Amino acid sequence: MPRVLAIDDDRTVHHLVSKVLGDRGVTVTSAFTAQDGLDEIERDPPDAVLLDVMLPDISGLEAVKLIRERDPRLPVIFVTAAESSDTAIEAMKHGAFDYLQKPIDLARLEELVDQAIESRRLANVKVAMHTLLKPDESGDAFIGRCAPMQEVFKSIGRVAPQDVPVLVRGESGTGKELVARALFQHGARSGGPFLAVNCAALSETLLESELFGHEKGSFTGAHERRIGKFEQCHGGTIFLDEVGDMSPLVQSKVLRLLQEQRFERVGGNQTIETDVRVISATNRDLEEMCEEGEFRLDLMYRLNGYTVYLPALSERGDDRILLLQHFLARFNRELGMEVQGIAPDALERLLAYDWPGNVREMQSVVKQSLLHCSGPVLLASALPTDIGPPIARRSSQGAPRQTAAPHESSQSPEPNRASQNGAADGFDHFVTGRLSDPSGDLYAEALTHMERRLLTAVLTHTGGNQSEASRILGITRGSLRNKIRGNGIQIGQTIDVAPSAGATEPVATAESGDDDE
Ligand SMILES: Nc1ncnc2c1ncn2[C@@H]1O[C@H](COP(=O)(O)OP(=O)(O)OP(=O)(O)O)[C@@H](O)[C@H]1O
Repeated sequence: MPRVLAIDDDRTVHHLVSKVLGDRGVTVTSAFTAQDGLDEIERDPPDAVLLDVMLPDISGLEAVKLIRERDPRLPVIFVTAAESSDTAIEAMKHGAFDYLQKPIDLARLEELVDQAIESRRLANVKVAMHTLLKPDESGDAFIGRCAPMQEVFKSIGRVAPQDVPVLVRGESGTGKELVARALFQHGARSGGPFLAVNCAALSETLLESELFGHEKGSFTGAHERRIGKFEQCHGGTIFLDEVGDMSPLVQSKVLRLLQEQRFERVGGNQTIETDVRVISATNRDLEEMCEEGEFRLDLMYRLNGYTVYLPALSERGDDRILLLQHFLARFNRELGMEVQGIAPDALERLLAYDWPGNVREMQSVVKQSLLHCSGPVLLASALPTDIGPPIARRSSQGAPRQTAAPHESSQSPEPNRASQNGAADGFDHFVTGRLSDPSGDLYAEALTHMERRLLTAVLTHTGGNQSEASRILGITRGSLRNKIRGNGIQIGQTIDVAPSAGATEPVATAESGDDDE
């Protein structure tokens, strides 16, 4: 259970904080002087500290320096009276996590404490890279025995001690945050702070202010000066998650920071120097974004001092079994259950599934399935419906064919050829139709039409397996995913174009090979 130490000489604050945080499952320990607080930190380090600025023995600013000497990564949230906010800002320059003003806004208290506890977890919980299952090891297990994961672990070992920016790439849920934390923990700055910012979670203005800080009055709502993460993180490591989602303005400011290690707060003239190592992550196709002018090429090069690629879960072979065993053991422990194994037909389904949400999805599927289990073995009936039998195919007449595992489908070229011929015929019909009623935009319409046809045909051929489809098409999985989304293609029992996306053509079920135009 997370634990917060509140250092304040006011008993009512302790009472309030214990009540509010206690309701959220956070234990609160009280100290009434800075010295008591420092002793408590030495005795039993908490996950975060709430620190009053006005203490009977020493000032809060002095106290934050002493706390940082003992534990530089312990998040300290200042609690100040409105008139002492300058001190709180000063404290943030010395590495405090954030500050709250009295009277305490309870929603903000909860929000900041949650963030501080998460920040502590990210920096402190060890990421243990395993090639074998070691159930008793503490920390967050990072499991990988297949060759591509071995490469990932080697890359981490190779690049962590170098002070270069690292870009971590991979689909959502593949473990990019684990890589970033492992890089930090094995890096030369592991004694310093580690702060994470999700660039997709904030609007442009808020992200700019979160990263670079702002001066009082620089925009509506900027009531006080704010110290940004780059300034706070001096000497440490910053993790920019979802870096592909930064707006052009924020991109150009981050670029300058990487080039010169200096910046100005929003609305400020003072140039501030900082020394941070930047680790970033994205699941987006940055090259394609650069081509489309959505991401700065020079920034991509700067972020990318070294790249770590995480393979999709469907490309990790028997690691999937290791991970299933790992999550089974973990959730048995956490849920107090004793499910000893996975039934063969359930395992077959789990291995045939494509895992578009990767390891995160597998984690949640195992947990959900365990909750549906009543015996000692996880049966197929306990699996969520998405992990259904492998995708059913239909013959060229549209009748369901024998169910096949996705990889088997590549060995049956005949229906596929029929489908391609169908697509060609459909294309002729499409062009003929449009020629009789020209829209003046036929070139673009025809390309869209062909792209949808191509994608539905290839996805049908691979039984919905996107890794295999991207290999056949010669494009990245990220690019394929964007195209699937952009074209409104739905992957279910059949591969369909959503009615709204297919406004220029009727709904297509390409695998049937039918000419449905
Ligand atoms: N190889 C692995 N071994 C054990 N657990 C893993 C592994 N990879 C990922 N996980 C777990 O899966 C979940 C998702 O991982 P993580 O948050 O690192 O993914 P991500 O790539 O950063 O996702 P997103 O792009 O959506 O932010 C986490 O709970 C993580 O601990």
